[in-house]
Amino acid sequence: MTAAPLLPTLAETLARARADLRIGLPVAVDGTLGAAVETLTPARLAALRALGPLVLALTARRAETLKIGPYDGDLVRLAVPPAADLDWLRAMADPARDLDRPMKGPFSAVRSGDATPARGLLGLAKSAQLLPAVLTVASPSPAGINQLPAGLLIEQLSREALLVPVAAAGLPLAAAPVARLHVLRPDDGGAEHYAVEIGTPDRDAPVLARLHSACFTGDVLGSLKCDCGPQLYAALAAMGEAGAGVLLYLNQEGRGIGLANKMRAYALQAQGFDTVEANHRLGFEDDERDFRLGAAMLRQLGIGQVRLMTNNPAKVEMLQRHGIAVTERVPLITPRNRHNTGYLDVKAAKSGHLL
Ligand SMILES: Nc1nc2c(ncn2[C@@H]2O[C@H](COP(=O)(O)OP(=O)(O)OP(=O)(O)O)[C@@H](O)[C@H]2O)c(=O)[nH]1
Ligand SMILES: [Zn+2]
Repeated sequence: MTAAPLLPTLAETLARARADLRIGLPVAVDGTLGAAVETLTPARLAALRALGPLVLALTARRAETLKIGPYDGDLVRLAVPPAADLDWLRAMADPARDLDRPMKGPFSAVRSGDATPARGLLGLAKSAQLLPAVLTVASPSPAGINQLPAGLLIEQLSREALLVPVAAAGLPLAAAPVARLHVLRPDDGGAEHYAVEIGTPDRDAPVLARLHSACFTGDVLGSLKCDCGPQLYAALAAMGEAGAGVLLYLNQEGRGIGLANKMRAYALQAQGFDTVEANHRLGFEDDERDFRLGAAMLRQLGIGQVRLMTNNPAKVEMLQRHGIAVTERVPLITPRNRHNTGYLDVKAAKSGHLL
């Protein structure tokens, strides 16, 4: 009898490693130990420092804000000064205090050696919805630390998750008395996603569909800062009126950066940065969502052609690229107010939304 089938696969190790970073544990990637700055404790910082010279990995987006050249393309590796403490690391990672405590160089970039482990660790931090800033040290891995090969880690991070239907049940809605909620679970340990099927859509004709990214603030609290809540209810109402449709509720809060980071972005917006600039200052791209999920969910539901309710041409293009025919784009315009008008203008100007 071999224990191999009981041992974690690469995908399972990655899911564990994501949890490790979130609770403050380091993970080992090809001889580099890395811990997320956001969850680092003083004790772990001291333990990592004892292993060798510390290097801080940041994304090129964060480096841009700190006025550091992106020596490794999409990332930078910086030598951590011997006197730097947790407060210094946090200020490098988190833009909250950029304005009242600007981080000034000169920073000393590390240009030798392979940046691939740092790249894998930053990808892992993003996928754990942590600030993309990782403290690293080249060292053999102590026992008990999760180990991942860099190349395979990066490949695995961009792999499309397989969605498994878990449960479904009828769910009468105010907007549509005949509806059904399906829960789908990805095989990568990530968040579950939901499909709301309204009526019984005719699979032989284009189905009225909406890909909705989770927005706790807009969908649940009725925030006036974005258009998500009104879009959600308008889409359900349109499907209820038409008697059929499907709304995919994708758990990609804050365009994939998670609610904590979205609130960090909102705090930056209160300082005067727009929605795109705020994401960049945090070290993220404008949009970190993976829309392949939407195409996979539609396929699971037996839907191959849709009339897509969206103002975002990127969603149309992504679905088409992943095998779903979008026969029509149905605009989903909701009222403006004084809190969301700037946000909507920036979406139109910078993200190509047709508003
Ligand atoms: N990072 C970030 N995410 C935001 C912000 N405002 C709203 N969101 C998120 O953006 C997502 C909604 O995406 P939108 O860009 O509004 O719309 P879209 O889904 O791309 O396009 P439509 O189909 O036209 O609605 C949700 O996940 C929200 O949580 C913000 O200021 N910053
Ligand atoms: Zn929103």
